[in-house]
Amino acid sequence: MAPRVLISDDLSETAVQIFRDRGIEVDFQPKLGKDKEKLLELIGQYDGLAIRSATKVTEKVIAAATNLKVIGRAGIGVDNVDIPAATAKGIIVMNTPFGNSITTAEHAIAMMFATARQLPAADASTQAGKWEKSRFMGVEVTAKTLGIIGCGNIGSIVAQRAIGLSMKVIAFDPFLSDERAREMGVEKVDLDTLFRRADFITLHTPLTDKTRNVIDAAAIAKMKDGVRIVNCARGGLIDEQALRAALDSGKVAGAAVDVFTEEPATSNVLFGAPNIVCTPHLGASTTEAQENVALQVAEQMSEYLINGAVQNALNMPSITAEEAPRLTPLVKLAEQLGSFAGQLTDTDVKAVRIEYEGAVANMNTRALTAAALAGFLQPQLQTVNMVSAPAYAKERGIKIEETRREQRGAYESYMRLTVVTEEQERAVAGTVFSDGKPRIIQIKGINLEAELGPRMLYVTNQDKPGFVGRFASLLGDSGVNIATFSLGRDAPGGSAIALVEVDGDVPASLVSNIGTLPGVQQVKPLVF
Ligand SMILES: NC(=O)C1=CN([C@@H]2O[C@H](COP(=O)(O)OP(=O)(O)OC[C@H]3O[C@@H](n4cnc5c(N)ncnc54)[C@H](O)[C@@H]3O)[C@@H](O)[C@H]2O)C=CC1
Ligand SMILES: O=C(O)CCC(=O)C(=O)O
Repeated sequence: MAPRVLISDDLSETAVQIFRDRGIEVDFQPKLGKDKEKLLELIGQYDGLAIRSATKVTEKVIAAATNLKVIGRAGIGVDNVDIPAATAKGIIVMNTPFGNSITTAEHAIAMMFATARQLPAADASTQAGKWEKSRFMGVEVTAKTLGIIGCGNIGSIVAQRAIGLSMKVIAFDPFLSDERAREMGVEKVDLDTLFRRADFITLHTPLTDKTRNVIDAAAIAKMKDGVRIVNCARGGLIDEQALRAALDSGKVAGAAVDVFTEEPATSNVLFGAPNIVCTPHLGASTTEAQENVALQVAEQMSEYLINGAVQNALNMPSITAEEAPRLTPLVKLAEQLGSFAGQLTDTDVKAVRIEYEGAVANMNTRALTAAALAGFLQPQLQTVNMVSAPAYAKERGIKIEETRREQRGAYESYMRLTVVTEEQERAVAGTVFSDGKPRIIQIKGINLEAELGPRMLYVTNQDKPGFVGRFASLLGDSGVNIATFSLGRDAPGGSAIALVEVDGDVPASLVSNIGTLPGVQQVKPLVF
């Protein structure tokens, strides 16, 4: 069945076309995101959800999203998505980190000019027939200092534009390297210096615990008298009450605000303040940006739903479209190794060690480790997948060790997963043959070669003549057909392993009867 996608915000029609061209069924309901009840009612039908900022993907929505595999944000900020809840449910959350950056930077520059020259108020007054020429005395931006808080994608475009306007640009960003600052022609400063020196301040950080209220009354007190402030990033970066007071007192000469603590902002303490310019979260609203983000989100979501390629996900390592086909059999192998080990592990797990050898060591091992962990945890947590598994493992205190060795041994690629418990270490290893099918090639150090089918029987026994005959007879007498039979042992008369694919279910009584055969140590039915 074709995957189904819901677009619940006002995205460009380009997205609809891309989904359809890729054979994905798409429902375009641009106002649905604002109708919380209806969204809850419908979301269970969809594999994908494409949104902008109006749809709030809360824990409740995620709980109701029984089929959802991917949430695509046509834009940058994902603060309207409960990412931990999505991750726990194995849903990928992706965004389009660059599609609207130029547009948003241009809006910040436009807002800077709007406040420098009081354009909206001058426009309203002129159209009201007042011709108040002396009321609207402005300031030049040339030779003024612009302080940028957050110099990432958008902040750096703002910096470039501002330098083009002959401004001096200073920036505070804890992750901005000296080299990058030099390249951009920006002076890196600490936050207090920025407050002290800037004539204009513009914000371009995400909203986090560290950036919330980064501009509050105390920060404003450190600023130059007559400073102008622009916020085209997120509401919550500025303490709106404090800004209102500073605009009223004249300490801040003007502010231009695109984003608010509560949106839609139909009333706000800043409304009506002197020299305030407000826009309704228009930063990304240009035809070009909306085309870019719609196209990108639809392509990314389609790639994931159809081919398993992961790009720009916030809760999962990327898998490019080129590597997806090469990685798929290795992902399957990793899941099988994990699942094999998971089904044989009952006690508390301290660590899972995954070794990659040969060609696989140069591949996307983060994705493979995530797949192995998903397979490992699935016997206990049915709904876990590659997205949620690393978080679940961490939550359970399971240490993950990953080692890579490029040098190949007998196989082109070799993967070994070892589970470390209080009592023992149990390792299982595998490879992918040239037919693209995964094979188990080693269990607890014993070599064998087995392709895993949907139902398997795993038996460990002491290597003794007669075992295979008795074992096969027991299965035959119970009407259980053997599909494949793989045997391995460490030494003649030593420890032996049988890994057998069977065509039907293995009744519990048969499992106990096998357990009574001479020399048998362990019998375990496994499902894959
Ligand atoms: N108004 C609108 O319509 C739009 C708003 N945005 C918002 O703009 C913001 C920036 O977006 P991008 O530049 O694409 O993000 P980005 O991730 O490229 O850049 C953010 C920068 O903030 C820095 N940062 C993080 N914590 C910081 C702190 N405590 N102090 C100073 N800097 C800090 C990071 O190091 C990074 O360089 C986001 O919040 C995004 O949601 C983005 C697009 C449209
Ligand atoms: O989609 C929009 O209009 C808002 C864009 C935005 O805020 C973002 O991309 O972070």
